[in-house]
Amino acid sequence: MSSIDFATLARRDADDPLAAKRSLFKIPADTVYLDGNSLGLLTHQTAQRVQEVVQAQWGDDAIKSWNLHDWVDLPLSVGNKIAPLIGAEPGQVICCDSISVNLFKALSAALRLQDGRNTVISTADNFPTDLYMVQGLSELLGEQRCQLQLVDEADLLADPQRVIDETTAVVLLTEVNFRTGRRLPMQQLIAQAHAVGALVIVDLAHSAGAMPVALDAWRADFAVGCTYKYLNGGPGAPAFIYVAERHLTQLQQPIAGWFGHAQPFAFDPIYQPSPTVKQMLSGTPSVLAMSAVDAALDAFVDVDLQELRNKSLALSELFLELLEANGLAGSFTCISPSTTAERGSQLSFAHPEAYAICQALIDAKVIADFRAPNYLRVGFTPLYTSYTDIGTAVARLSTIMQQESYRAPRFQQRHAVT
Ligand SMILES: Cc1ncc(COP(=O)(O)O)c(C=O)c1O
Ligand SMILES: Nc1c(O)cccc1C(=O)C[C@H](N)C(=O)O
Repeated sequence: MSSIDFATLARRDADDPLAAKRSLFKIPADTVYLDGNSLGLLTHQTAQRVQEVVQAQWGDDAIKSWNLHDWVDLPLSVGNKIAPLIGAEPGQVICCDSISVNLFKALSAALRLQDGRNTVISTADNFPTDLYMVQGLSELLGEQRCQLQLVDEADLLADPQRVIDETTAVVLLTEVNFRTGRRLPMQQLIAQAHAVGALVIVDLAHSAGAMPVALDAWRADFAVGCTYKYLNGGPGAPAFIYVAERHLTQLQQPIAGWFGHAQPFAFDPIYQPSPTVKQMLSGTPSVLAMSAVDAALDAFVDVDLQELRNKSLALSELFLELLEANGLAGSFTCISPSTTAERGSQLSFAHPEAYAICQALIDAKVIADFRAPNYLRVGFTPLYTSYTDIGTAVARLSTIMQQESYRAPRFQQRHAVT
């Protein structure tokens, strides 16, 4: 038996200013969903909107929809809807492509602005695609123009001035580490990079929609992020890219496509980049997917991001308290920072049987995930995770650990996607 006071948790839910948001989402039956840091849940409005775009727009209005339903403006209108969630004034954010492709564009554009410098600094345990993009660009441009330098996150935090210096062209950092959930002090790191003339690209994959972000105030140069995690845009939903207004006039990105042309429908044989953030577009936007993102973002209307952050941290603190109270804290080594200010919206725990435990949790309808080599990750999405959810998750985990049900052979079997 677990020791969890569900009456107290129900009272916390009743007092939660964000509680009403939960009803906007389709929560899988009897399930505690702690994987919004990988794929956010569907909102009822998104499901309706996709139906409408398919049936009434594509179905009835067909090609007229590009004008009638403003399909052509979706990348910028969705970008402008994301902007306040990441602390950006309008006109600097556009929705398109994937984080990977947007990083390629941002890296190339940033390196062009940095005459004579070629070093791109990133952390060794950044999400791999971020590093692959630098490696790919280095292959294309040659090391004299682009050279990746990997540093340990701990070294960067201990002494940023030693790591970032006058030879650094670009610093590419993910605000919240996907494995550990550690949140970097972006404002301070950006200021330190700027002091030696380096530009900064921020990956907001685990930040946007999970906590306040202040790109303009931080004076970030470029940023990228996805919409399928905390923004609930759907599997493979298009990403976004931010370009600080001060860089727009000299901006040049290499995937120069017709949607980034100053006048796409002039069908000019010579590429003339749009002088706005639209230059970051390449080809035709994915209208169905982007409409889903557009609808999903409505869940954030009237949300105070500081309140969202407070709840995210309260949920993670509750998870830790309940692990402790149920005698589980000793078996799971928390690899996320103990200080809340240094955490994103997830907790990660090392355990030699993390994979099997994660599978047993999923079987018990607690959706968490596993990251190699031996980490169990739980993500908190304040718009739909309740305090009662956390109690239920720990109660189910406690049963799994007491009964050692995770030792069943079926929980050892590895799946392609973890
Ligand atoms: C920090 C980070 N960057 C990038 C990605 C992947 O980006 P995409 O698949 O949109 O290219 C992820 C996760 O999928 C991530 O966690
Ligand atoms: N982007 C993903 C995907 O397309 C399939 C499965 C998982 C993902 C992820 O979100 C991985 C992720 N960025 C992570 O934090 O581990």
